[in-house]
Amino acid sequence: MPEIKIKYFTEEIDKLEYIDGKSDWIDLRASETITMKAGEFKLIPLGIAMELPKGYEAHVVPRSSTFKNYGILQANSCGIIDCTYCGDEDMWRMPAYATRDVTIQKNDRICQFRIMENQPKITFNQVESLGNVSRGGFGSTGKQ
Ligand SMILES: O=c1ccn([C@H]2C[C@H](O)[C@@H](COP(=O)(O)OP(=O)(O)OP(=O)(O)O)O2)c(=O)[nH]1
Repeated sequence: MPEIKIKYFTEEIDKLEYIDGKSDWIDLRASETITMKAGEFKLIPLGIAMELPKGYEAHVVPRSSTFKNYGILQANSCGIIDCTYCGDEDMWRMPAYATRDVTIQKNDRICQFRIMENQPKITFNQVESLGNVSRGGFGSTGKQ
């Protein structure tokens, strides 16, 4: 795996760290202090941009403790960072919905990411019947 070029938009957040043997997901930090009211939506700046390796994307999700600590939900559930999102203005952000009034301090760890290989190229072949045994549709397991 090649090295990943990373740009920091501020010196006031800690550098990203790959912690071997613990979790290979890498924590991301708020790069500004953000105050939110209950019911408010904000894009929280994460203070970094990267050139991901060709053929890879990054998946960003909240940390397990994020809701407990801050009462925020990641509005898109999982953020997908494309490898074309690699210019000097392409800062990563976390879309966040606040369920209570909260202040997130600059440098707080609020989400985490890992890189994933892009899925293989897909073409779709329209058919009348898939020719397989049906499971009975969504939510039918265990029901008579
Ligand atoms: O949680 C996220 C999700 C996306 N992005 C950035 C990286 C991604 O490559 C870009 C575009 O995201 P996506 O393609 O998922 O969103 P879109 O709404 O389809 O955006 P666009 O029309 O800007 O391509 O926004 C983030 O910083 N955080």
